[in-house]
Amino acid sequence: MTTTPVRIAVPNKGSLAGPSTEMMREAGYRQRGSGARDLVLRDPDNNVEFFYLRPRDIAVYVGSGKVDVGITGRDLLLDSGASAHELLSLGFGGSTFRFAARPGTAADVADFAGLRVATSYAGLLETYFGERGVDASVIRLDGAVETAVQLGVADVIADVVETGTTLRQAGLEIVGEPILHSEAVLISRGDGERPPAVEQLLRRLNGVLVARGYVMMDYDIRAERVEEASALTPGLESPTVSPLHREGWVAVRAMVPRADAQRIMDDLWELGARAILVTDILACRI
Ligand SMILES: Nc1ncnc2c1ncn2[C@@H]1O[C@H](COP(=O)(O)OP(=O)(O)OP(=O)(O)O)[C@@H](O)[C@H]1O
Ligand SMILES: O=P(O)(O)OC[C@H]1O[C@H](OP(=O)(O)OP(=O)(O)O)[C@H](O)[C@@H]1O
Ligand SMILES: [Mg+2]
Repeated sequence: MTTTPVRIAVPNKGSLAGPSTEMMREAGYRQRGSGARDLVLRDPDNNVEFFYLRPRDIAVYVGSGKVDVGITGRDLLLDSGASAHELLSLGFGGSTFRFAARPGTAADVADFAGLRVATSYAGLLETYFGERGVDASVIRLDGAVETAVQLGVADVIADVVETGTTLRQAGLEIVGEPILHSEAVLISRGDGERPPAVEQLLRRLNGVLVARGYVMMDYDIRAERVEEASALTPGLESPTVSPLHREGWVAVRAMVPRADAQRIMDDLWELGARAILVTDILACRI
């Protein structure tokens, strides 16, 4: 039985576009080639259809129910006010959303009363000010908002900060705490039962996240130290322990977080483990 293809929206431009396509490809889906400008791409083998859209618009399409799921930034989702919610954090496109101003303008959001705040995330900012009762005016701009202060259109800006280079170059400094920590997220509309192709997408993307975040670790150790070693490498369920031909020794295999691999190898070595090997996980279903 053939069912209607599931519609997936992927950013067509900007910071999230490349990593999103790369992640979908790693999850085994067909994607447009680099430089290709297709706006729609069918992947009949997986019963899905990809729509390449502006990340800012993706929440609107998903919220309308015309597209089943999509990738966008958490900040863009909140800014849109669309009735869509996060299904999965995707581990790329990380940024903070922050206020900045010339030194001496304001020490904190509480000092913003009567000031003009420029942003291309007006929805997000109006909600933020509304919730805190801040009486500042929001100036809606499309981009390059850092320049608004220099040109006298605004006193403060609220914008995406990744490295902080753009702010510094514009002679601005951060004011107050981050408004939001953002990253790329998979979003959908309903809470109801999900179509099988969406469940499959979620399993595959989770698999990619685990393959990126974990490595496989193998080592040999004397049997009497295996409990201590297992405490260092508990794996997801529990480590695999196999007998070795050499009496009194066992081989252990477990997944460990990629970021901790070197420290764990040092600790295992101290315990007497030898032949410690680390290998990449190409793909997985957990
Ligand atoms: N350095 C960055 N600059 C802008 N957005 C970033 C950055 N790093 C991550 N992001 C995220 O990317 C999303 C914005 O993507 P969008 O395509 O709208 O803008 P962009 O990457 O600035 O591209 P452009 O301005 O060229 O259209 C947001 O979710 C934002 O948090
Ligand atoms: O902290 P940084 O590493 O400097 O990155 C953040 C800057 O990058 C983005 O600008 P972009 O180049 O997308 O231009 P835009 O403002 O016109 O969207 C964003 O709007 C900030 O200006
Ligand atoms: Mg931008």
